[in-house]
Amino acid sequence: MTSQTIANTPTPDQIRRAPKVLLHDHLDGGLRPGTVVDLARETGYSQLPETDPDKLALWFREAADSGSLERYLETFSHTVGVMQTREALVRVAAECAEDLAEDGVVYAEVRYAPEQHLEGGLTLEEVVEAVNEGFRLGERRARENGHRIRIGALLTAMRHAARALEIAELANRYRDLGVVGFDIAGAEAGYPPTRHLDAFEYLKRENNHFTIHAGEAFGLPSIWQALQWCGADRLGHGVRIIDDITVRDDGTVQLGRLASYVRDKRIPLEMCPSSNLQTGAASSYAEHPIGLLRRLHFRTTVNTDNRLMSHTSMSREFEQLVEAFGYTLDDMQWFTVNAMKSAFIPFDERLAMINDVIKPGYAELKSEWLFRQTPSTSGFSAEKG
Ligand SMILES: O=c1[nH]cnc2c1ncn2[C@H]1C[C@H](O)[C@@H](CO)O1
Ligand SMILES: [Zn+2]
Repeated sequence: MTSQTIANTPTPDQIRRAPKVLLHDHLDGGLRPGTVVDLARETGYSQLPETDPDKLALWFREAADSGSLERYLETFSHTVGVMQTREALVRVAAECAEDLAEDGVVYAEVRYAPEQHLEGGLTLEEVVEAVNEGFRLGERRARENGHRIRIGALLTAMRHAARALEIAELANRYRDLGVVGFDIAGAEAGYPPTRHLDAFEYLKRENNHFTIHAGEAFGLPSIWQALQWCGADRLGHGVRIIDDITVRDDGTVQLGRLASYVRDKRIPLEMCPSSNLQTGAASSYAEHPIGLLRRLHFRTTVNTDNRLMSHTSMSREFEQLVEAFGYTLDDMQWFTVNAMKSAFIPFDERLAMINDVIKPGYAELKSEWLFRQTPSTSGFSAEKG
């Protein structure tokens, strides 16, 4: 192995320091375990399965490791349960920004469903404003600790419910005020994206942006509807696009019409490997479709989905991929630039992030091997006599 290849395989420390961009992260899936315990005590939530933070962290991870999206989603009743006051939302959002910044994330779009945070009497607007306040606070605290991060919120509507148009209107109202787009989430089977067509058509008329969870627990029809009926800008997960790709014994690859469309139109895929392992959408990191999709130059991105339930971070997702596929800093940069190109903030800002933050960050890391320590020779001649 030459020093160049050694230098190109990122160490865990380099992975953490590398600038990263996160497009798919749920606010209610990323709480610190200790915060869940604190908030339950403060808000009188009595349903927690464990009150010791370490045990609770383990409980979330194991309960989410069920092989089914529906059972995975049941664990959110506890995080959503403690996020029903303004103070709780500010704290969770601030800590989210701080944790992501600490992990080397420079830009993130974090999503949550405002309709799930009304049980304590907050209005939809108050929920959005509390979360925005928390993100701004977390960005400031991160800066004080030497990290720069920018966060945009995505407002999610739950696909089993019937408030999508209302939430889309909310997203539009808070556009340019911290909310950068819209999403639908929740159980996929039985709740096709077209159920919420009115919301998507409204957003298109408003020239607004949205992503749709599709092709995670349900296959190609869900992806097809999300793109061709609803007009999604990006796909949340989208892993099942692999069902429209044939790899022949001789290694040649054939794309079906839908997979071709996704690749040709550069539709961003928000891939979340660890989450997919837990919900049964993939069986191992090494077999995760991200390997093939990256090779075929789909616009693939790497994401966390739910850091608490998957006990993960952006760095951990990349560590797993480096181990499974031998990815280098160049691969990491490729995924990161893909993600930044696919963000919902204005083009000039995305370009500046790529040119002024991401590329210089990777150039710095890639140059480190040039300054490695030459072994000391002091005492060398004396030893030789
Ligand atoms: O991976 C997911 N697929 C579908 N829905 C999800 C996923 N992760 C989280 N959610 C749901 C549960 C949350 O309460 C909601 C809003 O963040 O989104
Ligand atoms: Zn998700």
